[in-house]
Amino acid sequence: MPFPKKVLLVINPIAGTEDKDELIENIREMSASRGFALEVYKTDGENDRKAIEKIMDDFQPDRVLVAGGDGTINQIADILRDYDTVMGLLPLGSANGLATNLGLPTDIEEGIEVALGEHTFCLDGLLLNGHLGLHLSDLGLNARLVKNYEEGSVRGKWGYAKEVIHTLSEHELFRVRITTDTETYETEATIIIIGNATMYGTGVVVNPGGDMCDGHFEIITATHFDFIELAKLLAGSTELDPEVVKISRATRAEIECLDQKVLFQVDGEFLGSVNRVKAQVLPALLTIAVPDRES
Ligand SMILES: Nc1ncnc2c1ncn2[C@@H]1O[C@H](COP(=O)(O)OP(=O)(O)OP(=O)(O)O)[C@@H](O)[C@H]1O
Repeated sequence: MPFPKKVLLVINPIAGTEDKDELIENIREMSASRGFALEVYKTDGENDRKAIEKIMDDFQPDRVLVAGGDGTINQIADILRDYDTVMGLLPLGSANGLATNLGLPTDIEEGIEVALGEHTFCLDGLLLNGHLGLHLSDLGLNARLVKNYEEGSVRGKWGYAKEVIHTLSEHELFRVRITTDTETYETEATIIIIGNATMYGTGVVVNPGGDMCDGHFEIITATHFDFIELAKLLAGSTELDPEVVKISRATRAEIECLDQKVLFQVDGEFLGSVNRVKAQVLPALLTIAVPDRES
């Protein structure tokens, strides 16, 4: 992939705690020294789709840098799926699941180099009840944690630890029927993960066979409930025990909740309670700038 000639920087001004003006200034300086044309768009959370589509059509950038959290990255990815361009990610804020899975640098200067670099990776998307998912979505336990953390008053590490305990105290098992392109089965579950990627933003691996560019996703069903193991899993200090999970591979699937509605989240965004999830892979949906795997 050649180095970019026209770059659009989309930046969420409220994401993370980093100095956004400094980030924009750094990229402006690089644009002057490396000779690429630059446009900057700051999201407003309301009219972004229309505004970005207009810039894409008029300016036709060959690279779009997205600076924000997972929420921003998913929203912009949903627009860029209709364009032939490369996405460079500049993760801001706390746990960035997609960036962790792609092995992107946490240092912002190194991150800019990678986002503007020549190495790229094709990324499958997942369509989940009409929402675009890029890395890990789930029903049950972790979705409850996402909900509790969003509703909780304490931010950061301590707020997260508090909500892990709260979540486990509320936790319950649920029954589902899972139909994929190759099998149908019914089971009781504590959490069902729909995985394109391998790990959560905390770094905990829940889908060891996940490959974000293989045209498939995995459904990981954990049936066993062990308080300590689940606390460690949610806190990101252990991996999912292969003894207590079933993993099936699919290109499309339907998960029906048989006795109650179940909480659902996509890439860290809580989407409420659902009776069913319809999932479908969207193969090679996006091209993302990544570090050189050889170095
Ligand atoms: N200028 C703005 N003012 C207020 N809200 C905005 C603005 N720009 C974008 N947003 C909103 O910010 C949200 C996305 O924020 P962000 O990128 O931090 O995602 P996130 O879900 O918080 O990510 P993470 O979970 O990784 O922290 C979206 O809901 C979007 O509508």
